[in-house]
Amino acid sequence: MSWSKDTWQTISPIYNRIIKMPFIEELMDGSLPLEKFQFYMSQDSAYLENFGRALALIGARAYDTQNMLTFLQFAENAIIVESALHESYFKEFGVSEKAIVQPACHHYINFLKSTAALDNLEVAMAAVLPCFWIYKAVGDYILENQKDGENTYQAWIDTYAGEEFGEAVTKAIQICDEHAEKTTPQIRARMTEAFVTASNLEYHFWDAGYSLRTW
Ligand SMILES: Cc1ncc(CO)c(N)n1
Repeated sequence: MSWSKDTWQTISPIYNRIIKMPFIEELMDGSLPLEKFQFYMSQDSAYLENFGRALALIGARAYDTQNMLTFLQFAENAIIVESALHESYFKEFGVSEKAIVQPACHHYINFLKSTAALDNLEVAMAAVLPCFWIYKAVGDYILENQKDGENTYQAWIDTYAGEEFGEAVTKAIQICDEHAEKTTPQIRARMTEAFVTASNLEYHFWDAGYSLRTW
């Protein structure tokens, strides 16, 4: 079995917990209180900026120019999505500028940046993969299971269930599998560990949004 399939199985309990979270269920039926979405958005803006920095760092460390280009494009896209948040959602949902980075977001972005800077390249690539894969899976899940009718949060859902994001996710998975195949069992195990950690941090990011957890 490929590293990615195997690893997705490992985190499937985490994924199954994520799709049952009140944050996701209420996002799906549009009943999520605005205050929780605003908190999430303000944190996600900081997240995306730093996710972009981690991706650019991985791009700089890539073994060849093809993967370098791919990760630099991922980084560019994270910045584009971050500015889209500012241009549309921030105004539409009344999110104020530059929020303080709260614990769950702080933990996640520092995990990503330190892994991207200091860990093996393969491990760094695995650490950022749940950011792609879990969002795609959650976006698809919501799109398939939501009821007909207006949903305040539809634009958010469409971003992650969309085809363009789907292509990036497929590419990110493929690159991780190629690197997992060529590396040592020890590094491969650390790739899995980083993937599990990032998946747990995704859970906590939404959980913090729902409970408005601050310092
Ligand atoms: C916390 C988090 N993880 C992943 C994504 C998708 O890139 C996002 N926007 N926010």
